[in-house]
Amino acid sequence: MNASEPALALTGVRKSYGPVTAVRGVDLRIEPGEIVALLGPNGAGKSTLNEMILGLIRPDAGRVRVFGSDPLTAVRDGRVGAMLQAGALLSDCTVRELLGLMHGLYAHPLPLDEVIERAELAGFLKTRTERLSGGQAQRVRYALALLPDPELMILDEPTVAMDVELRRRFWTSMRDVTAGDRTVLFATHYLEEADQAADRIVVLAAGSVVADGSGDMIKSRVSGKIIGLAADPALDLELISALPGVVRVARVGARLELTCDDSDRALRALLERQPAAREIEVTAASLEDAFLALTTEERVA
Ligand SMILES: Nc1ncnc2c1ncn2[C@@H]1O[C@H](COP(=O)(O)OP(=O)(O)OP(=O)(O)O)[C@@H](O)[C@H]1O
Repeated sequence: MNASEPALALTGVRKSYGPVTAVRGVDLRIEPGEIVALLGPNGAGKSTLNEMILGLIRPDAGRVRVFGSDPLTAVRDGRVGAMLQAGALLSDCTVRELLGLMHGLYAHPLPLDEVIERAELAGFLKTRTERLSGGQAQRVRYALALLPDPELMILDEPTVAMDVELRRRFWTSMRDVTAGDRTVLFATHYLEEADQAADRIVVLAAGSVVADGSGDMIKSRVSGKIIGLAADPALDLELISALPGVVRVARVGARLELTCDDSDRALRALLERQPAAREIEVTAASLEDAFLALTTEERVA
Protein backbone atom coordinates (compact mmCIF):
# COMPACT_ATOMS: atom_id res chain seq x y z
CA MET A 1 0.00 0.00 0.00
CA ASN A 2 1.15 3.49 -0.83
CA ALA A 3 1.54 5.36 2.50
CA SER A 4 -0.54 8.29 1.25
CA GLU A 5 -3.29 6.05 -0.13
CA PRO A 6 -6.68 6.70 1.50
CA ALA A 7 -8.45 3.73 3.10
CA LEU A 8 -11.49 4.58 1.04
CA ALA A 9 -11.99 6.86 -1.93
CA LEU A 10 -15.37 7.28 -3.62
CA THR A 11 -15.61 9.57 -6.62
CA GLY A 12 -18.91 10.52 -8.24
CA VAL A 13 -20.53 7.23 -7.19
CA ARG A 14 -24.08 6.67 -8.41
CA LYS A 15 -26.45 3.72 -8.18
CA SER A 16 -30.09 3.34 -9.23
CA TYR A 17 -32.52 0.47 -8.89
CA GLY A 18 -34.90 0.97 -11.82
CA PRO A 19 -36.54 4.34 -11.26
CA VAL A 20 -35.16 4.70 -7.71
CA THR A 21 -31.85 6.57 -7.38
CA ALA A 22 -30.33 5.13 -4.21
CA VAL A 23 -26.97 6.94 -4.35
CA ARG A 24 -26.63 10.11 -6.41
CA GLY A 25 -23.06 11.24 -6.94
CA VAL A 26 -21.19 10.62 -3.67
CA ASP A 27 -17.58 11.78 -3.18
CA LEU A 28 -15.98 10.56 0.01
CA ARG A 29 -12.41 10.10 1.17
CA ILE A 30 -11.58 8.34 4.42
CA GLU A 31 -8.01 8.19 5.72
CA PRO A 32 -6.50 5.18 7.49
CA GLY A 33 -7.35 5.15 11.20
CA GLU A 34 -10.50 7.29 10.91
CA ILE A 35 -13.72 6.16 12.59
CA VAL A 36 -16.57 7.51 10.51
CA ALA A 37 -20.32 7.26 11.13
CA LEU A 38 -22.64 7.15 8.17
CA LEU A 39 -25.86 8.66 9.40
CA GLY A 40 -29.10 8.85 7.49
CA PRO A 41 -32.81 8.11 7.64
CA ASN A 42 -34.35 4.95 6.19
CA GLY A 43 -33.74 4.71 2.47
CA ALA A 44 -30.94 7.33 2.47
CA GLY A 45 -28.63 4.94 0.61
CA LYS A 46 -26.35 3.79 3.46
CA SER A 47 -26.61 0.05 2.73
CA THR A 48 -26.24 0.59 -1.01
CA LEU A 49 -23.07 2.59 -0.40
CA ASN A 50 -21.69 -0.11 1.91
CA GLU A 51 -22.46 -2.83 -0.62
CA MET A 52 -20.56 -0.92 -3.32
CA ILE A 53 -17.58 -0.46 -0.97
CA LEU A 54 -17.55 -4.22 -0.43
CA GLY A 55 -17.83 -4.95 -4.15
CA LEU A 56 -21.17 -6.77 -3.69
CA ILE A 57 -22.78 -4.45 -6.22
CA ARG A 58 -21.20 -2.21 -8.84
CA PRO A 59 -21.89 1.51 -9.17
CA ASP A 60 -23.63 2.69 -12.35
CA ALA A 61 -21.12 5.53 -12.51
CA GLY A 62 -18.11 6.73 -10.55
CA ARG A 63 -15.31 4.85 -8.85
CA VAL A 64 -14.77 3.06 -5.54
CA ARG A 65 -11.20 2.40 -4.39
CA VAL A 66 -10.30 0.57 -1.20
CA PHE A 67 -6.64 1.06 -0.24
CA GLY A 68 -6.02 2.04 -3.82
CA SER A 69 -7.43 -1.15 -5.34
CA ASP A 70 -10.83 -2.31 -6.44
CA PRO A 71 -13.14 -3.44 -3.61
CA LEU A 72 -13.16 -7.15 -4.47
CA THR A 73 -9.36 -7.34 -4.44
CA ALA A 74 -9.24 -5.61 -1.06
CA VAL A 75 -11.87 -8.00 0.34
CA ARG A 76 -10.13 -11.05 -1.14
CA ASP A 77 -6.85 -9.96 0.44
CA GLY A 78 -8.53 -9.97 3.87
CA ARG A 79 -8.10 -6.20 4.25
CA VAL A 80 -11.81 -5.58 4.78
CA GLY A 81 -14.16 -7.01 7.41
CA ALA A 82 -17.90 -6.48 7.12
CA MET A 83 -20.94 -6.72 9.31
CA LEU A 84 -24.03 -6.44 7.16
CA GLN A 85 -27.64 -5.99 8.20
CA ALA A 86 -29.04 -8.81 6.14
CA GLY A 87 -26.14 -11.19 6.60
CA ALA A 88 -27.72 -14.53 7.51
CA LEU A 89 -25.46 -16.76 9.59
CA LEU A 90 -24.67 -20.21 8.29
CA SER A 91 -27.17 -22.58 9.92
CA ASP A 92 -26.86 -26.17 11.21
CA CYS A 93 -23.70 -25.43 13.16
CA THR A 94 -22.66 -24.04 16.52
CA VAL A 95 -21.05 -20.65 16.97
CA ARG A 96 -17.69 -22.30 17.63
CA GLU A 97 -17.96 -24.44 14.46
CA LEU A 98 -18.85 -21.38 12.39
CA LEU A 99 -15.90 -19.41 13.76
CA GLY A 100 -13.54 -22.35 13.16
CA LEU A 101 -14.72 -22.70 9.58
CA MET A 102 -14.32 -19.01 8.79
CA HIS A 103 -10.99 -18.81 10.60
CA GLY A 104 -9.58 -21.34 8.15
CA LEU A 105 -10.47 -19.16 5.17
CA TYR A 106 -8.15 -16.26 5.94
CA ALA A 107 -4.42 -15.99 5.40
CA HIS A 108 -3.66 -13.99 8.55
CA PRO A 109 -6.66 -14.22 10.87
CA LEU A 110 -6.76 -12.92 14.43
CA PRO A 111 -6.39 -15.70 17.03
CA LEU A 112 -9.81 -17.25 17.73
CA ASP A 113 -9.48 -16.71 21.50
CA GLU A 114 -8.96 -13.00 20.96
CA VAL A 115 -12.01 -12.72 18.71
CA ILE A 116 -14.15 -14.68 21.19
CA GLU A 117 -13.07 -12.40 24.00
CA ARG A 118 -13.53 -9.15 22.09
CA ALA A 119 -16.99 -10.09 20.81
CA GLU A 120 -17.98 -11.64 24.19
CA LEU A 121 -19.01 -14.98 22.74
CA ALA A 122 -17.79 -17.27 25.53
CA GLY A 123 -21.29 -17.78 26.96
CA PHE A 124 -22.83 -19.23 23.80
CA LEU A 125 -20.11 -20.94 21.78
CA LYS A 126 -22.04 -24.22 21.81
CA THR A 127 -25.33 -22.63 20.76
CA ARG A 128 -26.56 -23.39 17.25
CA THR A 129 -26.62 -20.27 15.12
CA GLU A 130 -30.38 -20.47 14.44
CA ARG A 131 -31.03 -20.35 18.21
CA LEU A 132 -29.17 -17.11 18.88
CA SER A 133 -30.99 -14.04 20.16
CA GLY A 134 -30.82 -10.88 18.04
CA GLY A 135 -28.09 -9.34 20.21
CA GLN A 136 -26.07 -12.60 20.27
CA ALA A 137 -26.29 -12.95 16.48
CA GLN A 138 -24.99 -9.38 16.15
CA ARG A 139 -21.99 -10.26 18.32
CA VAL A 140 -21.26 -13.29 16.13
CA ARG A 141 -21.44 -11.05 13.03
CA TYR A 142 -19.04 -8.68 14.71
CA ALA A 143 -16.66 -11.58 15.45
CA LEU A 144 -16.81 -12.64 11.79
CA ALA A 145 -15.97 -9.09 10.70
CA LEU A 146 -12.96 -9.07 13.04
CA LEU A 147 -11.64 -12.50 12.09
CA PRO A 148 -9.62 -11.51 9.01
CA ASP A 149 -7.81 -8.89 11.14
CA PRO A 150 -9.00 -6.27 8.66
CA GLU A 151 -7.57 -2.82 8.10
CA LEU A 152 -11.03 -1.50 7.21
CA MET A 153 -14.28 -2.49 8.91
CA ILE A 154 -17.64 -1.78 7.30
CA LEU A 155 -20.42 -2.11 9.86
CA ASP A 156 -24.03 -1.67 8.78
CA GLU A 157 -26.08 -0.74 11.86
CA PRO A 158 -23.92 -2.93 14.11
CA THR A 159 -25.76 -2.34 17.39
CA VAL A 160 -29.27 -3.00 16.14
CA ALA A 161 -30.96 -5.50 18.51
CA MET A 162 -28.44 -4.75 21.27
CA ASP A 163 -29.66 -3.33 24.56
CA VAL A 164 -28.15 -0.16 25.99
CA GLU A 165 -25.53 -1.94 28.13
CA LEU A 166 -24.44 -4.27 25.33
CA ARG A 167 -24.21 -1.33 22.96
CA ARG A 168 -21.94 0.49 25.39
CA ARG A 169 -19.66 -2.54 25.73
CA PHE A 170 -19.67 -3.03 21.95
CA TRP A 171 -18.26 0.47 21.40
CA THR A 172 -15.69 0.00 24.16
CA SER A 173 -14.51 -3.14 22.37
CA MET A 174 -14.48 -1.29 19.04
CA ARG A 175 -12.31 1.44 20.52
CA ASP A 176 -9.79 -1.18 21.72
CA VAL A 177 -9.86 -2.89 18.36
CA THR A 178 -9.30 0.35 16.48
CA ALA A 179 -6.62 1.67 18.82
CA GLY A 180 -4.09 0.78 16.14
CA ASP A 181 -4.55 1.90 12.58
CA ARG A 182 -7.85 0.24 11.77
CA THR A 183 -10.37 2.29 9.81
CA VAL A 184 -14.09 1.96 10.56
CA LEU A 185 -17.13 3.09 8.61
CA PHE A 186 -20.37 2.33 10.41
CA ALA A 187 -23.97 3.10 9.53
CA THR A 188 -26.30 3.95 12.36
CA HIS A 189 -29.66 5.43 13.22
CA TYR A 190 -28.51 6.21 16.75
CA LEU A 191 -27.39 9.79 16.57
CA GLU A 192 -25.88 10.07 20.01
CA GLU A 193 -23.96 6.88 19.27
CA ALA A 194 -22.52 8.41 16.10
CA ASP A 195 -21.51 11.47 18.08
CA GLN A 196 -19.84 9.40 20.80
CA ALA A 197 -18.22 6.62 18.76
CA ALA A 198 -17.06 8.40 15.60
CA ASP A 199 -14.40 11.02 14.88
CA ARG A 200 -16.40 12.18 11.94
CA ILE A 201 -20.05 11.99 10.88
CA VAL A 202 -21.15 11.85 7.25
CA VAL A 203 -24.86 12.58 6.90
CA LEU A 204 -26.57 10.98 3.93
CA ALA A 205 -30.05 12.00 2.74
CA ALA A 206 -31.81 10.83 -0.40
CA GLY A 207 -28.55 9.42 -1.77
CA SER A 208 -26.41 12.53 -1.27
CA VAL A 209 -23.95 13.66 1.39
CA VAL A 210 -25.60 16.66 3.09
CA ALA A 211 -23.06 17.16 5.89
CA ASP A 212 -19.59 15.88 6.74
CA GLY A 213 -17.79 16.81 9.94
CA SER A 214 -17.59 16.34 13.70
CA GLY A 215 -20.74 15.95 15.83
CA ASP A 216 -20.26 19.52 17.03
CA MET A 217 -19.97 20.78 13.48
CA ILE A 218 -23.18 18.95 12.52
CA LYS A 219 -24.97 20.44 15.54
CA SER A 220 -23.74 23.90 14.68
CA ARG A 221 -25.37 23.57 11.26
CA VAL A 222 -28.59 23.95 13.22
CA SER A 223 -27.30 26.30 15.85
CA GLY A 224 -30.80 27.49 16.59
CA LYS A 225 -33.48 26.15 18.85
CA ILE A 226 -36.74 24.28 18.88
CA ILE A 227 -39.98 26.16 19.53
CA GLY A 228 -42.68 23.87 20.88
CA LEU A 229 -46.36 24.82 21.07
CA ALA A 230 -49.78 23.21 21.40
CA ALA A 231 -51.08 21.92 18.04
CA ASP A 232 -54.24 24.02 18.15
CA PRO A 233 -56.62 23.48 15.18
CA ALA A 234 -56.89 27.27 14.82
CA LEU A 235 -53.24 27.44 13.71
CA ASP A 236 -52.32 27.78 10.05
CA LEU A 237 -49.55 25.19 9.50
CA GLU A 238 -48.62 26.45 6.08
CA LEU A 239 -48.13 29.94 7.41
CA ILE A 240 -46.08 28.64 10.35
CA SER A 241 -43.79 26.64 8.02
CA ALA A 242 -43.14 29.83 6.04
CA LEU A 243 -42.31 32.00 9.08
CA PRO A 244 -38.87 33.62 8.99
CA GLY A 245 -36.34 31.63 11.03
CA VAL A 246 -38.30 28.34 10.83
CA VAL A 247 -36.49 25.48 9.09
CA ARG A 248 -38.96 22.68 9.65
CA VAL A 249 -42.29 21.94 11.35
CA ALA A 250 -43.16 18.56 12.82
CA ARG A 251 -46.19 17.34 14.77
CA VAL A 252 -45.24 15.35 17.86
CA GLY A 253 -48.39 14.06 19.57
CA ALA A 254 -50.52 17.03 20.57
CA ARG A 255 -47.68 19.51 19.98
CA LEU A 256 -45.92 21.21 17.10
CA GLU A 257 -42.15 21.45 17.01
CA LEU A 258 -40.57 24.21 14.98
CA THR A 259 -36.86 23.70 14.24
CA CYS A 260 -35.38 27.17 13.86
CA ASP A 261 -32.17 28.67 12.59
CA ASP A 262 -33.21 31.97 14.20
CA SER A 263 -35.58 31.29 17.07
CA ASP A 264 -35.87 34.95 18.19
CA ARG A 265 -37.08 36.02 14.77
CA ALA A 266 -39.35 32.97 14.46
CA LEU A 267 -40.90 33.56 17.89
CA ARG A 268 -41.61 37.23 17.18
CA ALA A 269 -43.24 36.37 13.86
CA LEU A 270 -45.22 33.50 15.39
CA LEU A 271 -46.75 35.69 18.12
CA GLU A 272 -47.52 38.45 15.66
CA ARG A 273 -49.08 36.31 12.92
CA GLN A 274 -50.54 33.44 14.93
CA PRO A 275 -52.03 34.90 18.11
CA ALA A 276 -53.73 31.55 18.84
CA ALA A 277 -50.31 30.00 19.59
CA ARG A 278 -50.14 28.85 23.24
CA GLU A 279 -48.10 26.72 25.63
CA ILE A 280 -44.95 27.95 23.90
CA GLU A 281 -41.58 26.54 24.95
CA VAL A 282 -38.12 27.16 23.53
CA THR A 283 -35.42 24.46 23.90
CA ALA A 284 -31.91 23.83 22.52
CA ALA A 285 -31.65 21.68 19.40
CA SER A 286 -30.20 18.22 20.00
CA LEU A 287 -28.05 16.32 17.54
CA GLU A 288 -31.22 14.53 16.51
CA ASP A 289 -32.90 17.84 15.70
CA ALA A 290 -29.86 18.89 13.67
CA PHE A 291 -29.95 15.62 11.78
CA LEU A 292 -33.66 15.88 11.03
CA ALA A 293 -33.32 19.46 9.88
CA LEU A 294 -30.42 18.57 7.61
CA THR A 295 -32.05 15.56 6.03
CA THR A 296 -35.43 17.26 5.68
CA GLU A 297 -33.91 20.32 4.02
CA GLU A 298 -32.37 18.05 1.45
CA ARG A 299 -35.68 16.33 0.70
CA VAL A 300 -37.49 19.62 0.24
CA ALA A 301 -34.73 20.95 -2.05
N1 LIG B 1 -32.17 -4.31 -4.27
C1 LIG B 1 -32.92 -3.22 -4.37
N2 LIG B 1 -33.88 -3.13 -5.32
C2 LIG B 1 -34.65 -2.02 -5.44
N3 LIG B 1 -34.53 -0.92 -4.67
C3 LIG B 1 -33.59 -0.96 -3.71
C4 LIG B 1 -32.76 -2.09 -3.49
N4 LIG B 1 -31.92 -1.81 -2.46
C5 LIG B 1 -32.23 -0.56 -2.04
N5 LIG B 1 -33.23 -0.05 -2.78
C6 LIG B 1 -33.82 1.32 -2.65
O1 LIG B 1 -32.74 2.24 -2.67
C7 LIG B 1 -32.94 3.27 -1.70
C8 LIG B 1 -31.76 3.28 -0.72
O2 LIG B 1 -31.83 2.10 0.07
P1 LIG B 1 -30.73 1.68 1.14
O3 LIG B 1 -31.12 0.35 1.69
O4 LIG B 1 -29.38 1.81 0.54
O5 LIG B 1 -30.92 2.81 2.26
P2 LIG B 1 -30.48 2.80 3.79
O6 LIG B 1 -30.02 4.17 4.09
O7 LIG B 1 -29.52 1.70 4.05
O8 LIG B 1 -31.85 2.50 4.54
P3 LIG B 1 -32.11 1.74 5.97
O9 LIG B 1 -31.62 2.67 7.02
O10 LIG B 1 -33.58 1.59 6.00
O11 LIG B 1 -31.38 0.46 5.95
C9 LIG B 1 -34.29 2.98 -1.06
O12 LIG B 1 -35.25 3.76 -1.73
C10 LIG B 1 -34.50 1.51 -1.31
O13 LIG B 1 -35.87 1.21 -1.37
